Amino acid sequence: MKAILVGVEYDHMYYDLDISMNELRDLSEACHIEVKDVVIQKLSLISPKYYIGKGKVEELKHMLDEDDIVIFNEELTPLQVKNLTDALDVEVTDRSDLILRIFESRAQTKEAKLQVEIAKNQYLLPRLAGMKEELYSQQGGSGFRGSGEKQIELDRRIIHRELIQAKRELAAIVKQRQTQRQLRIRNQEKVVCLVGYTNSGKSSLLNYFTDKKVFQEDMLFASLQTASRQVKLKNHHRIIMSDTVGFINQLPHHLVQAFRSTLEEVKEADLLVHVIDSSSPYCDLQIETTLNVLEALGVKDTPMLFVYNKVDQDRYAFLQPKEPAVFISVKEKINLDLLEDKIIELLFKDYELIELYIPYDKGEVYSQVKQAYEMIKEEYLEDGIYLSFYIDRKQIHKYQDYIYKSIN
Ligand SMILES: Nc1nc2c(ncn2[C@@H]2O[C@H](COP(=O)(O)OP(=O)(O)OP(=O)(O)O)[C@@H](O)[C@H]2O)c(=O)[nH]1
Ligand SMILES: [Mg+2]
Repeated sequence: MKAILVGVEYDHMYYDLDISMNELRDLSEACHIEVKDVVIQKLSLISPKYYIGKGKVEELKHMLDEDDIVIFNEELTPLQVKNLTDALDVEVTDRSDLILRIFESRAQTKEAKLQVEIAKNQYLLPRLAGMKEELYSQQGGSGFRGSGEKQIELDRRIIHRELIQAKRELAAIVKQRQTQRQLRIRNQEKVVCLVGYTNSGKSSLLNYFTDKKVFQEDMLFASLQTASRQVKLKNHHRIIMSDTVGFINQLPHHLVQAFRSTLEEVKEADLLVHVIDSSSPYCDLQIETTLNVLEALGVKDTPMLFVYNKVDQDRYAFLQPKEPAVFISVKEKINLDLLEDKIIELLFKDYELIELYIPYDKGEVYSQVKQAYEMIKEEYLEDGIYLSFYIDRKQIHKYQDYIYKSIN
């Protein structure tokens, strides 16, 4: 199977076509589809009927072999899929579908699998009517072969039922995560989320901070599940650091919706560490895309640190960095210490060192403190325990009665 990629340059488009077509090629390759040609058309408006102009459809038809596939750079409407499939008589698909396929092949946890299934079925449902039978079964249809409208209606109902079921299962998992999160909030743990474009180095950075490694790889969408790790920083500061799914331009709407729950974490973070591939020629656009997806998720006002990664590639000199920024290389371990300082500065600026003296009969206070904070010093004295640790100034009043008064 070989692919012809099709893109349209139209008035007022919101992305750069060249960049986007290159990315479509990467996405195809990630799906193990070889690209044999790229077709670009300039139009003032997208055609509602065929996406491209009628003449271009004819031209395309002549370029096709029997088992080729045509991949459009934007999500086609169900009507366009149907018309194009009828006219071209080969498999017709789009960017969203490729992204969904990649997500599907990468999903490992139950949660990620459910999320992808939901997104895929929502994408598939309105497009059923336009699909050719064999294509539909390839895409993991209901398994019932047959043709005609009756069959499609039947399949539609099955998919619909599956969707409801998957959403229910997902909701249960999400609820469980929420409970865990609330526990953390009660424990006062600060949460840092690594966000950014796919392949920017988020997982690599998390792996630098922890021994419990996550998957990192030079490919699009290596990580689909949020991985959270407890990380100890300098000065006994303890945080939770979470790696998240990478973003890409024109991320399918259904996918963003389905991954909302995974990304809830991002909404509740105390700090977003925005990891950027400074070696990419499209660096600025990737930053914009990430910021736009975050906005679509309802994330605003969360402090953000811009981390320009891969400076070992020496492309960063041309950048106009956003502030506050740190330039690092995870691979060559450049400026990682500085990054850690910056994270501490942003997260713990309201923290100060306190010393407590908790009498032995106040065991509950002692265990509360021990659970919530990382101790710098702990000493067993005659009538009680001496503790020193960093704490948010706003929380000090809770322990006012136990402030350690030195004898001198
Ligand atoms: N040259 C260079 N490569 C790096 C650096 N940091 C990470 N990489 C490489 O970039 C690729 C992507 O790294 P990941 O950590 O998997 O990226 P990610 O942001 O988690 O990607 P997704 O999970 O797809 O969103 C890997 O091949 C890394 O080895 C760096 O500082 N310099
Ligand atoms: Mg990753």
